[in-house]
Amino acid sequence: MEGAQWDTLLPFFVAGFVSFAVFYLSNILWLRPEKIRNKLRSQGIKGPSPSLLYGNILDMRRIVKEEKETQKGGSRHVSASYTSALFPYFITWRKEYGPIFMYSTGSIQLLHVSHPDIVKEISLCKSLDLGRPSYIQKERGALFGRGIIASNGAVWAHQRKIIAPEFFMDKVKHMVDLIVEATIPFLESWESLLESEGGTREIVVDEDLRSFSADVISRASFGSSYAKGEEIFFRLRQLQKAMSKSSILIGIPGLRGKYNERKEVEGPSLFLSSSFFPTERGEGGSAVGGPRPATFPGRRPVWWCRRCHARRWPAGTREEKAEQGIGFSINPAASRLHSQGNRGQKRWRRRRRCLPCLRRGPPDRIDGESSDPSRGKLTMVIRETLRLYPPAALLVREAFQDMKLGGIYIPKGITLSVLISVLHHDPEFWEPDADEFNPERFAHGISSACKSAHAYIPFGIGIRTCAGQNFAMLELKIVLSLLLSKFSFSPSPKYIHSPAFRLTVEPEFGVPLIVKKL
Ligand code: HEM
Repeated sequence: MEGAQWDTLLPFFVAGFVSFAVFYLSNILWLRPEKIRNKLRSQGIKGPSPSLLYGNILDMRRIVKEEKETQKGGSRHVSASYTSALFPYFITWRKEYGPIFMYSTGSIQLLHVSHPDIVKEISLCKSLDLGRPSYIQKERGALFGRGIIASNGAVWAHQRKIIAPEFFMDKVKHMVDLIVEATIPFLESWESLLESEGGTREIVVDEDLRSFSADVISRASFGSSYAKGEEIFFRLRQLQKAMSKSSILIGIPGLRGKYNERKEVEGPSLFLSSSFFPTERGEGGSAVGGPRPATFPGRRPVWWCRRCHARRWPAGTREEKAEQGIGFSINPAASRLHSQGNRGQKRWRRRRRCLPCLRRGPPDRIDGESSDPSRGKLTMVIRETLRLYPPAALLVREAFQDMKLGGIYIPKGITLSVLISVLHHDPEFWEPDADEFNPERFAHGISSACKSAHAYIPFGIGIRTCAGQNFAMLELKIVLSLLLSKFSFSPSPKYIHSPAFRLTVEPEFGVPLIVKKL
């Protein structure tokens, strides 16, 4: 009898399960993304039509294939931008839909926003509701784990609070010896290699530079040389290679990891309490970052952040503001300290934080260009290299709540994507020679090289900006200066210019150089 009842109920169970599965999948793959798309369409934002399972992935593949065939037909030339080779679909869609358009990869709905105005809005947004997309943790969890790069919310804030101060300039300055110590064995290995070959030989430099970089990180983090942590770095590299092969990003929203939660950070002990952030107009009413405000034309920025180069514009005097009908407001904490005279003002300067990168401490004053940290020739060369070939190609942020950015209503669940190289080459913000290697453009700093501070972002933006940028710049300067003092370099005829996207952009076939001992 029991068996007969079971036989009767089974078809109902199966039908229930099947209809639940159909509803669940159609919700994930179509209904939810379509709801987001409709919200964007209603604001006049367009984009290529997606297919049910793959979104626009098939279009992307087709455009990449077409681009490769066009390149095969024409003569091979070294382009100063990797955008057309690696992301030709963005170029096609930008031409068709403008700088802001939507597209999708499977169930992930993205909004391409490679425009300095939106980039500025993202960099000013301090909310934890805008964070790293959940698909990064799901698909690259093996590489990033629960670390600072992939996590969000309170978990991220806690890690950033611990890690970021270790890379502030004051700390990084003391790491010079450590970097030099790592450079010496590297130089010696090349010297002995060259000696055995009569002073000149071809070296494929990639692996050696990678090992050097791993050695520096090893010494800085564990106090021991790379040899001891070799296995870890080897495995990380293997993981990076394996992950870069899976280019299709089909994320299943709703399966967000527990370390990706979006808890608001509470209490003064955590990093992101609102008091850390000046208002958009800044303390004392001055505007922070971004282009010169229209309100007081002709003024020079009064300071810029030593770390992220955000600029603060003069607020205008009380009289000027009164003339223009702007209410004069001052941050009460600043006002209290200012009323204590010079000592109070000094304390205030030490205390305040740069809004985009959270660096605490006095910013660089702009007196003429004398405090411009980009004056060094080596810095100019590094900046220009990072402009032409930014290693991190895309900046991505997911909106965990509905929000408004730069006049656009951003629905919850959408991923914003900024293609850095597009901004770095935009003729609207750079001189006409934007596609050429010209370090001199940075002779007077980033502010003079490009018309918008948010058109140069190799280290990212806002509260998620690269925590290790001071360290990276220092390491590059030290290793380059030591290498150039010992060797001369010229490109090998075997070099094939073929940038490849392997989570970061790197030369597909390595960089063979003819190295000569000086
Ligand atoms: C030239 C070298 C480097 C470049 C171009 C670079 C670039 C970037 C970019 C674009 C981001 C994402 C920022 C965003 O989403 O807005 C990032 C994040 C990050 N970088 Fe770097 N980076 C470099 C070297 C380093 C080094 C040497 C370290 C550490 C020693 C480091 C540590 C980090 C960390 C911890 C984050 C995550 C920050 C967060 O999510 O809060 N980076 N980097």
